[in-house]
Amino acid sequence: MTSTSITDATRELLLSRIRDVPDYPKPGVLFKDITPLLADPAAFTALTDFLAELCVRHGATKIVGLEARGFILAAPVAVRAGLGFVPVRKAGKLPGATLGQAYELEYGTAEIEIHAEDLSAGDRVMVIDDVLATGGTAEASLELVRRAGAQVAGVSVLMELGFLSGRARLEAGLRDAPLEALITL
Ligand SMILES: O=P(O)(O)OC[C@H]1O[C@H](OP(=O)(O)OP(=O)(O)O)[C@H](O)[C@@H]1O
Ligand SMILES: Nc1ncnc2[nH]cnc12
Repeated sequence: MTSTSITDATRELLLSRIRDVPDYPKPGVLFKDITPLLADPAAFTALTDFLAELCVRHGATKIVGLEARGFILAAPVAVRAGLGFVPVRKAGKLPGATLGQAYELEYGTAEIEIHAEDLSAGDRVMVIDDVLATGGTAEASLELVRRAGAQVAGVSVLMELGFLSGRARLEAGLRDAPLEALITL
């Protein structure tokens, strides 16, 4: 389900600040680089404002950001929305008691972790990331959110790489929660 109502002008602005880098980090991968967008205060503000609005609209009580690029978006969104931020980190980076989940992505395999104590049964979590590619990272994060005892309010990403079918892969994990993608490529 998508219920995004970003304006065409904002979408064009965001799209114009995403740089294509061919063959990075491996041959055959077209890397979508968001650093030009982050360097443009108008684009970065428009993006974080819109994501914060989505979090409120979907009744989120916590924001989960996915390391590393997801942190850059999710932290200002959490502040803007007045909600707590919970990091999902690559394995071995969190000092407390963690839950872990292994997953595959477009160019390798990885494992992510969360501090279980940061979420509770009453929480509704919006997961935020920059890119939905194969959906492996987001799928693993939904597992972690549920294993930590919280509900999923949705997944919001700046861009979805439609040809990698992450949306289909996430369907089961989302159940009826929304997947919001501001840009679909
Ligand atoms: O849908 P998927 O196939 O799982 O891919 C999407 C994920 O891949 C990228 O992260 P990456 O693991 O490259 O880490 P980074 O943010 O630290 O660069 C991106 O930021 C997403 O988190
Ligand atoms: N093609 C891509 N560009 C940027 N980030 C990604 N994460 C997974 N695939 C990606």
